[in-house]
Amino acid sequence: MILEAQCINKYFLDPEKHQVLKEVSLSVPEGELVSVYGESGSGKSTLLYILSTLDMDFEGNLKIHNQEVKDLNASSLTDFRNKHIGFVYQFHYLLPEFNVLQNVMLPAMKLSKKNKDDIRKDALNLLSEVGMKGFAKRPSYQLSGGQQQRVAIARALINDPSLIVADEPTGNLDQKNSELIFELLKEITGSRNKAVVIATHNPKIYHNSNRSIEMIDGSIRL
Ligand SMILES: Nc1ncnc2c1ncn2[C@@H]1O[C@H](COP(=O)(O)OP(=O)(O)OP(=O)(O)O)[C@@H](O)[C@H]1O
Repeated sequence: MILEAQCINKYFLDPEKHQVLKEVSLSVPEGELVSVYGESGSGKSTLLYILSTLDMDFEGNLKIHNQEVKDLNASSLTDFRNKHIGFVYQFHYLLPEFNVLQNVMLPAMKLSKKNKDDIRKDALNLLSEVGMKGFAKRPSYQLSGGQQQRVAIARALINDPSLIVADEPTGNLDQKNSELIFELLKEITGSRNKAVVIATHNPKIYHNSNRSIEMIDGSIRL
């Protein structure tokens, strides 16, 4: 199992203490794409933030790649996250001052002991896999939304993480591009054997995932 979340509870204190996740448990093996859907405010983003170890202030257990993340100190957690978790967001957050290839290379430059030539080779292979190799030298801001999201997916894969977490990855795209991006994520889940969790409002996505989970008021609908 790549992801094992058990009995996650999350409270926010503002404006007063309120519980936004209630006993949420979710396991995702390699090669499975799970989508999480549900009404606005039901807790999807809060859950994904926790699953991607960006919010460690929760009750319950979270194991990723067989590591209990609460056992890691702050600096090992950062290394662990860079190595094992890839992120795709609604807004791609590519850096406009860098070209496409540099954007994909960046997370590997931060982390790895690999040399720059190998990282460049990996990045070009990924760009080719997402259909963007011809754009490697272009500044990222010159790309369309769908193209930028393809590059963001290549960037999420550069450190070969076992888990990909995607919060509304198609939220900013038209129907056609949404489908293309989803198909790409699905293809990668299978061909690269990743565990993928997507939060989405798009029925086409949650009906075509390997599994879909509905959140209602902070709980998973059973
Ligand atoms: N920083 C915060 N402080 C207090 N309450 C918060 C905070 N972040 C989120 N919440 C509350 O937690 C609940 C869940 O929010 P969350 O963003 O996870 O929902 P969501 O299902 O992702 O919604 P959407 O589909 O609109 O993105 C909401 O009631 C929200 O108001």
